[in-house]
Amino acid sequence: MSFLAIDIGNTRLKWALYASPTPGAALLDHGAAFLETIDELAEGAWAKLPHPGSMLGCNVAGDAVRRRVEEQLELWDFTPRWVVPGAQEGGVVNGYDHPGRLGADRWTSLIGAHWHMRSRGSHRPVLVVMMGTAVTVDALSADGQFLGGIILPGHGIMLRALESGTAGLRVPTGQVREFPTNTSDALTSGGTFAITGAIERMHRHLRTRTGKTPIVLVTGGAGWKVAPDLDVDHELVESLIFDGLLAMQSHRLAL
Ligand SMILES: Nc1ncnc2c1ncn2[C@@H]1O[C@H](COP(=O)(O)OP(=O)(O)OP(=O)(O)O)[C@@H](O)[C@H]1O
Ligand SMILES: CC(C)(CO)[C@@H](O)C(=O)NCCC(=O)O
Ligand SMILES: [K+]
Repeated sequence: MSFLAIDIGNTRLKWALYASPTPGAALLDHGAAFLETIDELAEGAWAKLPHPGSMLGCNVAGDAVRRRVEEQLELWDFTPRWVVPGAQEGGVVNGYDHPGRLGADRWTSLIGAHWHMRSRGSHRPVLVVMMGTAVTVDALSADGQFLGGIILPGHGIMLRALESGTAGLRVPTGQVREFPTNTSDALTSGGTFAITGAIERMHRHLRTRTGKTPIVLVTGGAGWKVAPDLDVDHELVESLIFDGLLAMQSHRLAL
């Protein structure tokens, strides 16, 4: 029975169809659409898909976007289901002051990260880095405690904020340099170091808290751009949110 996983971010919707709702299941098809174009999914990319057996999504773009996606999902006859962050799920305990206020994408990626660690038999803490419109850096202990994490603007938002807040910072994209000597390089390097510096700092916090060197898992559309400048060992796991959705769906079916 195939399984449709949907990740609605602030810029794009990403979807993936798996052969079954089991972590590690074969990927049958996948795609992405900017939120401006999601009203065409049923007549476009989804029109040719075989009928999914079930669906689970995570959404941080608000109720209006969720309803637009549900209209597209009327193409099929299952009931759409969406991740609601709670106190615990998939072996992860939610340390947020108000667990329901944690972003569904952060919760899902933490559950995905915990599944990766379990399936590898790893007993190290994990730093989960998501690079989308915003960047999040979340700390997960080896036994599945979400300890907390940070939210910062993505590279694009940082540069747009500088462009709109100043008179003299409207320049083309530059290169990342240790000591930038022109405006383009200074802005590009500044955004990159703000993100990598924040990750390196959270890495230090997590190592101090747990006494173990964390594994760093990086996901999100912009991950590959920032990863080369990151001074801590890390892995790119593009499917982390989908892995979390698969893990959640398989746990739910087992209950
Ligand atoms: N040179 C760069 N270095 C790092 N990040 C960049 C760079 N240029 C753009 N970005 C970031 O990449 C993001 C775009 O990535 P993408 O649209 O794939 O994200 P996404 O994962 O779909 O986002 P969301 O899940 O929030 O919708 C931009 O929001 C911006 O923050
Ligand atoms: C931080 C973002 C925008 C990252 O996509 C999302 O997870 C979100 O809207 N979170 C809600 C607030 C929170 O996580 O504390
Ligand atoms: K996202």
